[in-house]
Amino acid sequence: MNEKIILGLPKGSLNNVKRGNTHQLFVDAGYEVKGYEPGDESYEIEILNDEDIVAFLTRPQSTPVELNRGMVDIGIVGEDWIKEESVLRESNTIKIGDLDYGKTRLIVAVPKDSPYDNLSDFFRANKDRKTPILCFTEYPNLTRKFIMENEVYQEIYGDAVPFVQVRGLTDGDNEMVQVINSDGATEVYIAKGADLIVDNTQTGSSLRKAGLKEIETILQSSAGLYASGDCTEEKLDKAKMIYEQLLGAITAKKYFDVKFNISNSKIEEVSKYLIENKLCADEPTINSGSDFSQINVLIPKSRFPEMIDAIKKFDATSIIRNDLKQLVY
Ligand SMILES: Nc1ncnc2c1ncn2[C@@H]1O[C@H](COP(=O)(O)OP(=O)(O)OP(=O)(O)O)[C@@H](O)[C@H]1O
Ligand SMILES: O=P(O)(O)OC[C@H]1O[C@H](OP(=O)(O)OP(=O)(O)O)[C@H](O)[C@@H]1O
Repeated sequence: MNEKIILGLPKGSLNNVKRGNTHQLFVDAGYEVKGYEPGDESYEIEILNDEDIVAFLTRPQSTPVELNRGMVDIGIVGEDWIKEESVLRESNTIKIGDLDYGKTRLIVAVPKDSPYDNLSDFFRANKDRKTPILCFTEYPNLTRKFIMENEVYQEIYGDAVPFVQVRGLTDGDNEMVQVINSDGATEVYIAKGADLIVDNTQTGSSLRKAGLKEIETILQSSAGLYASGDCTEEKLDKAKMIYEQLLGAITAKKYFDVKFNISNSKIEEVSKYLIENKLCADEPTINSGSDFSQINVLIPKSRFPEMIDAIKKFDATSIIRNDLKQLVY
């Protein structure tokens, strides 16, 4: 490449062994990565076997800003943060592709014994109160937009813009509905007197621990590879190659590579069975021998027990199951 591509790798939940292990994804995709082990990340990360990539640590909250400004060329970030950054300003980012992990939902939550089942019920029940409604969130732009789109909010407050506070900075004119920036541990604000929170949820465990229930889903999110709109064609081509490599590792995890031996007299029958039951991609690969042949198929992991059962009925022997490292279509 003429110029190196600058990659932003996420710190936090998207590089956590129990959540979204981006480090492991790069390793599985065949990259030799140094300085990006979860919990022990360096600011500059080395990708030893691809000299075209320069990698830096980024916070998902600010990755979209860095992409919009062309400070990094590409980055892995949750779609929730891309959307939060583009509520008020047009985004200068291009989605290269989804990576199918870091899956969360951005939700509105209230105490679990509240009588409200949705945000409309909440606004209706609180319309005559004299003190401001307080909502804490790490996503003030998406939250304010969602509130303003609510029909009951519009009936009560018209097009007044909820007051928003991000540390010292404030905006908006409707002081009766306030959206206040949180920097984490958002669930706890309800116990401290907030009426609503907007936070992301994965297993729901944090909400349960805080005694909260969801009343609305604002959006669903997963991690993806994004590029800056400032990237040259050469960098975009490189970004697509990196994405293919990562996606190959993600897709591979969903399949087993299975081999088994079968008598030549049963080959046709077995092949037909595998194709009809979609237990292979297009057709099985067959390595023919004089009396027996070896059949090789890739099957979704969830269908492996069913397959064993079926091929045993055809007297299959020497069944071998391997994990796949990379599957690129
Ligand atoms: N429990 C989770 N499992 C998978 N992905 C998550 C989880 N929590 C958050 N994410 C995703 O990780 C990205 C960053 O999340 P968030 O803004 O909550 O910060 P964080 O990485 O958890 O860091 P912090 O430690 O500052 O809270 C978001 O795109 C979010 O959707
Ligand atoms: O539904 P769950 O599986 O409980 O996951 C969701 C929680 O994970 C993240 O928080 P994190 O632990 O990163 O801390 P934070 O609240 O300070 O962001 C997120 O902000 C939620 O609070």
